[in-house]
Amino acid sequence: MAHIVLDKASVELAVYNSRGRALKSEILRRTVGGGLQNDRDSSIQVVKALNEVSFVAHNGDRIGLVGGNGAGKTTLLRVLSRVYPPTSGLVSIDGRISSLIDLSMGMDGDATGYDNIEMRSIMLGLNHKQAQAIVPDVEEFSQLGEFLSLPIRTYSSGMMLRLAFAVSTAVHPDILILDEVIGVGDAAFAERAEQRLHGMIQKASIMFLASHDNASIKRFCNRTLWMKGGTLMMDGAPDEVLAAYAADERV
Ligand SMILES: Nc1ncnc2c1ncn2[C@@H]1O[C@H](COP(=O)(O)OP(=O)(O)OP(=O)(O)O)[C@@H](O)[C@H]1O
Repeated sequence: MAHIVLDKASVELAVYNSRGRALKSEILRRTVGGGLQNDRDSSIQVVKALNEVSFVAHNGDRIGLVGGNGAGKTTLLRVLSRVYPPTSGLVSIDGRISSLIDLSMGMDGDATGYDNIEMRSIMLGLNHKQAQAIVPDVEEFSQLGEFLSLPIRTYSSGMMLRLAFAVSTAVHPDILILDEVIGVGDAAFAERAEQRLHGMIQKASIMFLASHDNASIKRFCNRTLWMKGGTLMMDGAPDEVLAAYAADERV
């Protein structure tokens, strides 16, 4: 059973404005010593990437996230993945989460494929025994053979993705978090990856999918959230929400 509650959850991220980072400002600062330190500090700006977002998600919800670039979709997925804590408001999540955003987080280039299976599994919330138990599945699915005994810095980017994807999809989460329906590797592997992902989507109690592709939203989701400027604009059936979002885009 999975359950998620967000109550006025906000995330503020610090950024430097271009004036503060300009070469001219940097040279000035060095020339006048620390005199411009305050000016430099005041160049720190805060982006409200998520602005008092509230919703409840229950078992069976397949939630699409739509919105333009910078709308806050990835930030919301990171909050749901417990990567970002909210800076204000409440986030309560019951259930095991598997997030396919930031796929290779927790992987180390100098460690072997086998060691990385263990490290990534532990990041995904498995214990040592559970991590060992998924090894045969990852071996079979990734088809990396002898390469699993080598440091992963020797892998091509496609091989890295195969490994990261195989591990991340070997666990069966209550809550599945996806950023676009990812295509992984060559055509044959991409087809197997898609099948595996569909199986995972069906088994998960709650699924979130951020996508710019309306067809994916309509195919996989039974509920859609439209984000704009960090604010949740609408929460409802995919067709209605996509229509409202499209109408807003035309204005
Ligand atoms: N690490 C960061 N540091 C500072 N600001 C950030 C960071 N990540 C995102 N932002 C800002 O937060 C806001 C929301 O970004 P977010 O990545 O969540 O949008 P998005 O809806 O996923 O966009 P896209 O569809 O382009 O991926 C944007 O204004 C962005 O510039």
